[in-house]
Amino acid sequence: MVAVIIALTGWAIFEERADARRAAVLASANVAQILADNFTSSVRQIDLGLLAIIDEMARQKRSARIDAAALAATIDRQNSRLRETLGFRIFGADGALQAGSANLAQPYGNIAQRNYFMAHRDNADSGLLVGPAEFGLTTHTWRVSVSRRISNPNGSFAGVVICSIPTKVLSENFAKVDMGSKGEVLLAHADAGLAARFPEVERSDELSFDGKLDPRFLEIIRSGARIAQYEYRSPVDAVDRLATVRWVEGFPYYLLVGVAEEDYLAKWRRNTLWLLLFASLMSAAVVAGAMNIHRRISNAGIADAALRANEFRWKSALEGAGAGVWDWDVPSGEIRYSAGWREMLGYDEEDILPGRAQSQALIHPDDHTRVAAAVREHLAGKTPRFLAELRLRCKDGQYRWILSRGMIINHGADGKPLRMIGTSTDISARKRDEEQLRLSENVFTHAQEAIVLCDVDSGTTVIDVNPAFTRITGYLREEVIGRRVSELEAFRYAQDVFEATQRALLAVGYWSGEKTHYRKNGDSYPVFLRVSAVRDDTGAANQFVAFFSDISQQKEQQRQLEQAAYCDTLTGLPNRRLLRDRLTLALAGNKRNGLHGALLLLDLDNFKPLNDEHGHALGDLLLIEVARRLGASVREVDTVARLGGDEFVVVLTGLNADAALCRREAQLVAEKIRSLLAETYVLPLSEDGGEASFVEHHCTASIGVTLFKHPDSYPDEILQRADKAMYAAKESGRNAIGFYPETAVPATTTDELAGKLIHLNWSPDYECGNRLIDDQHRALVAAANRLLTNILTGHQETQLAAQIDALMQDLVQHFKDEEAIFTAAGFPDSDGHKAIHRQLVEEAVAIVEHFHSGQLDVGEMFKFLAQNVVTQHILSADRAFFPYVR
Ligand SMILES: Nc1nc2c(ncn2[C@@H]2O[C@H](COP(=O)(O)OP(=O)(O)OP(=O)(O)O)[C@@H](O)[C@H]2O)c(=O)[nH]1
Repeated sequence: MVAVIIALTGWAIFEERADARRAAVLASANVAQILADNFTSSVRQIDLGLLAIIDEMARQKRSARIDAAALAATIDRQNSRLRETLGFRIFGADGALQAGSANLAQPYGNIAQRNYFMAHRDNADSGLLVGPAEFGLTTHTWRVSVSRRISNPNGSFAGVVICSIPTKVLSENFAKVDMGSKGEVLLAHADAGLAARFPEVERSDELSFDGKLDPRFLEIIRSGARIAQYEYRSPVDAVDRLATVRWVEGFPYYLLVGVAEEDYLAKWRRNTLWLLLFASLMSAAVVAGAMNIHRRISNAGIADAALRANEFRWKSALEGAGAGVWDWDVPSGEIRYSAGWREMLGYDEEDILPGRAQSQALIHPDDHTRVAAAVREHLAGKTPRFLAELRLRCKDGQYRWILSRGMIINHGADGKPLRMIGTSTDISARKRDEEQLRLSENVFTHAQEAIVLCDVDSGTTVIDVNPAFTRITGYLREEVIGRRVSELEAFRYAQDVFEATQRALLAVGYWSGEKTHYRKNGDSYPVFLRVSAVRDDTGAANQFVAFFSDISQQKEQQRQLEQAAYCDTLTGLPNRRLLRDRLTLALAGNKRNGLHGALLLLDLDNFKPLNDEHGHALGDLLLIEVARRLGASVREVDTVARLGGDEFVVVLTGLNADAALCRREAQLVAEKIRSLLAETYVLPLSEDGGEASFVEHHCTASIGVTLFKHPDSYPDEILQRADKAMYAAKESGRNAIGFYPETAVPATTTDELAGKLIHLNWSPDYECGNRLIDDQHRALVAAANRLLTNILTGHQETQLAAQIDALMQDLVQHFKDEEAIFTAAGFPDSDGHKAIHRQLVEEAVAIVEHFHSGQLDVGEMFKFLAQNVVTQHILSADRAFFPYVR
């Protein structure tokens, strides 16, 4: 039994040692990670300073105005941010010091032979370099230099900008973590050996402590491993330690965190003595109780207590490095948190119960699955340690980003994990910075809007543009950088507009509005431009940032929307709404010029049967053709609108101050329209098997006409009057023109007899200025009126025959005289016009023949005289030679 007690005691002692070692392994790994993160963060901080100085120099170079005071201010501003460094220095292409922080000892040695200087000089893409520890002859300090290349605008080497951290500062930072009485931290450069150590070691000036690195550390560095753990005896102080070696990601540096065996086994050693004493007493006193004692021991009562006491040191060390510690009893699920952990999230001790469910409830719902998977993998032995970035809920309900690392430190006899401990570090600030950087980079790079960054002091020159700028304008980044905005072809702002905008920007800090910009291919396009002034710490606006987007599409959509709101979709003609606006405008015009206008309301006759027989699509084609014919028969200033269905409106403006003359003109146009619409429609049927077939359709219109003049008319009232007149025309048998009675001018007897047919009235507007031509035109119109009236009032045929013959002879004579005049006057289209004359003479001959053979059709005569001769020829085609014969 005694042997059993001894064996169990021995086993408990062995287990406790293993536990203590596991805890030390985890702690050293976590501390190494934290210190590596701290080093990286210090270097990144310095890099921000280097970039700011390079930016300022680039700005000065572009503006060709070197301002030493402004550069010194930038350097000092950066230096005051980073007090623990040796300050920023700028060296020229020859390696000589050019500028530096005010606190630097001067003069400074030439650095042309330093490795990092040559690396920057020989490689334009050298980026950020972190050098090995070097001894500064001027500062008499060992330090690590962080540097970047300075390039000229053409890319050539202009020097370097450097900031150094004394290795002493690095050692002091390591000291902030409680590593126990014999702990060690080493920072080594991959090629050049040890850079800093905690505790610090003496080293003489200019003499590095290369020989003081353990050979295995060097081996790990050379192997390129990211992380390794081993036990070693330090060549510096001959202390046995357990080491974690970790690569400082992104830099040529390695960190070693060594936990002294003396420290992590101290408690174990004391407890071992107690255990041995206790076991001896027990063996001697109560053999029978040995099993019971064993159970207590193996249940990790004493061993666990000892282990926990030992861990206290590591927890303190980790908390000193800014990490909270958690301790998870896997079988029971209980998790205990250190005071530092709770503080990090703002909890008091009593706020968090140790149950697993309560702990899990702190995890952000979106991170649950990911974290649970990482835990499961580690518990299953698939990962060497647990590592996760997750959001935990603070007491105030906000979430903080936490980096959690952990490791199983105790397994049961059956191999199941019993205990896992780990650390949590608050990485919210890092996440925020990353997010902000990512966002601003994303905004710049992926914005759909073009972004232009300009420098104000250098005459508003472009500092940078984003890819959207190139996409929208066609100009490459390098074609615009460094150029003045006022000179860029992409903008072409008028100088006064540009200056006014700039003044507003400086005064108010913001400007927005629509402008026209130009693409590289010369095309113009509308943009919505927003410009903001970017102010520096002193409040001075030294940069402008402009955002603009091509709004052609929006403009087009707006146009289409307006079109949809104001135009008929089938024919593209103004709809009732726009017609009302135009009528209001026409009335306003009447008021100014005192002239009458006329409104013609047309409704197609028997349109429905076409729809019924051939379908709506064909009906649509007819409506489109009607719209086209109407448009062709009026002046540009007149309005043709579609009210809906087969109803159209024509508004004639600025006709005549005299109502009677106005009525004649309206009548003339109405008749022209009536006969034009009555011409045959040839409409294509949908193609069938590649063969297009056509439908011939005859269709007429009934037209209601009303005159209007400000102020006695309103749009709706005018439309109603025309509607009534149109119905009267329909009632009278369709294909007719009806006038609203109030606007009808007292008609002469012949007019009344002539019914709905026109009576052509001569107007001085129709004169070309050539006396002979004008007299002949006037006489022809009068003869045509007389003839039409006589035909309609049933004059005798012999009388009519004489009249027709006389008119035709006059017409032929007139054509001859006119041709002689316009040919002599040099009218360029003499031949074309003579051809029209020939055509009219042929038609005249045919009509005379019809008359003599007793087949005269009144409509045919009317069409020939009123439309073909007077309206289309004398009043329209002849106008082409008017400028030549005046
Ligand atoms: N194809 C087509 N037909 C339309 C459209 N709008 C209305 N219609 C049709 O046009 C016809 C207009 O009716 P009405 O003016 O009474 O027909 P109508 O045969 O011309 O009769 P009257 O005016 O009395 O001579 C109806 O058959 C409507 O269905 C359209 O946009 N396209």
